Order: sequence, then structure tokens, then C-alpha cells
Amino acid sequence: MMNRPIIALDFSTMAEVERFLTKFDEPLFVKVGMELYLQNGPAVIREIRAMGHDVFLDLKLHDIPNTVGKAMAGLASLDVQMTNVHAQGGSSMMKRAAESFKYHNPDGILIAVTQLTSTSEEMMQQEQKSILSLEESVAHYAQLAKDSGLDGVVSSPLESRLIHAHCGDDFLTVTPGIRLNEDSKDDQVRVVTPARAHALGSDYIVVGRSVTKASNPVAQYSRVKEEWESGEE
Ligand SMILES: O=c1ccn([C@@H]2O[C@H](COP(=O)(O)O)[C@@H](O)[C@H]2O)c(=O)[nH]1
Repeated sequence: MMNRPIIALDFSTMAEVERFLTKFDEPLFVKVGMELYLQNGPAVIREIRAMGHDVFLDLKLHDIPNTVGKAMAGLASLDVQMTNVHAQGGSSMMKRAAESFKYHNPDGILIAVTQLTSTSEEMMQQEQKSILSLEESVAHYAQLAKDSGLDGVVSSPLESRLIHAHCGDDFLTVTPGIRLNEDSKDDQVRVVTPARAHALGSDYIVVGRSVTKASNPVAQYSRVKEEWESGEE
């Protein structure tokens, strides 16, 4: 069975979140990112969990190992199903994050961001002065995350096959950069449709504005889910 699409709740206030979530009459898997968490704090997680939804807390921690390990202990106690760090923080940082997260939340999923879906190969080479191709860099960070004890990575679906080939089918690919055919890319660079993400073997898709900005979010979510599950546009 396919995992539910994860809906990115990129709102500023809890009132907006409540208005959005009360439209749905099923338990969802939602993502709380920096916009919502940094303006509202841990209370948003408690409220969303109390409504019966699963939560991916997407704060992309990236700091020295001690700081990330201690911060992760706090996040893990929030009863979230998934959270993340930035793989570019390195293996020591990821190992400390994994030890801390798994100790407090043994059933939770810990993943690492490889290269943001708003990053292109040109940006990597010109701005990060990377000598690797985008795919080489994603594969490298995925392997580093696996070796550090993490459960999977964030990438575009365009790299899901490559990650599974390097790290195995059980290593999770959690993939934003999802757009329906008629949608604008906005600030994203590496985008595909839900059906294409299915064909490319992603384990999870993360969908934000396609659903949250739709005139009928419930109908749009059903369409995303149907495409994702069937693999057909
Ligand atoms: O590489 C990444 C990592 C995280 N994200 C997050 O996913 C959603 C995508 O939102 P859309 O509106 O569907 O573009 C957003 O919360 C990002 O912070 C990502 O896009 N890419």
C-alpha cells in the first residue's frame, strides 16, 4: 500500500491550520515546517496530534553535533512520526541526531536533506562550488545518512531510483517538488507530478501549495492521492 501524500502546512498561524484541517474528514499526514513552528512553537504539534493527524516536523537541523543532538532530544519528545536534519551537517552530527532521536522516539523516522529541490546543478556548481554533479552529490549524502544510522533522505523524486540503487529499497525517499501538470513551479526547480513520483519509486511525496492554495483543497488532495496511488495522470 502506498504511503499517504504528506501535506505541507505552510501557514503562519494555528487559526489558518485549523481552517484548513477541518475541511478534511480523514486522518492526514501533514508536514510542519519553519514558517509554522517558529511562529507558534511546540503547541502546534500538540494541537495537530490531538486532531488525529500524523506529523513530519521539517526543521532541517544543521549545526555542530552537540547542539543538534540536544535539540533533537526536545523535538523527539513531541511525538512526531518523522523529522529531519541537513545531511550537509556531516556524519558526526547525523549520528548524534540519530542516537538522540531513536532514544526518545524509537518508532519515529529520521531523515536527512540531500540537496534542496529548489537547487539546480548549475547553482550547486556556481554557488556551492561543488565539483560533483547533482546526482553524485545526492547519492553521496544519501550514503552518508545511511551510514550514520538514519532511515532515509529528502530529495526530488528524480533521484529516488538512484538512492534506492545505492542505499537499498528499504532506505526511505521522502520527496517534495511535487506539482500537478498545470501548476506553476514557483520557487522549485526539480519538480515532477505525483504519477511520475510513483513511477520513479518514491516512498513518500510532500505536497504543499498545489493543495493548500487550491480553491477546493479536499478535491485537489484526492486528485494528488489518486495520481500517486495509481501512477496515472
Ligand atoms: O528539498 C526540499 C525540502 C523541503 N521542502 C519543503 O516541502 C514543501 C514543498 O512545498 P510546495 O508548496 O509543494 O513547493 C515546503 O514546505 C518546503 O519547505 C522542499 O520543498 N524541498
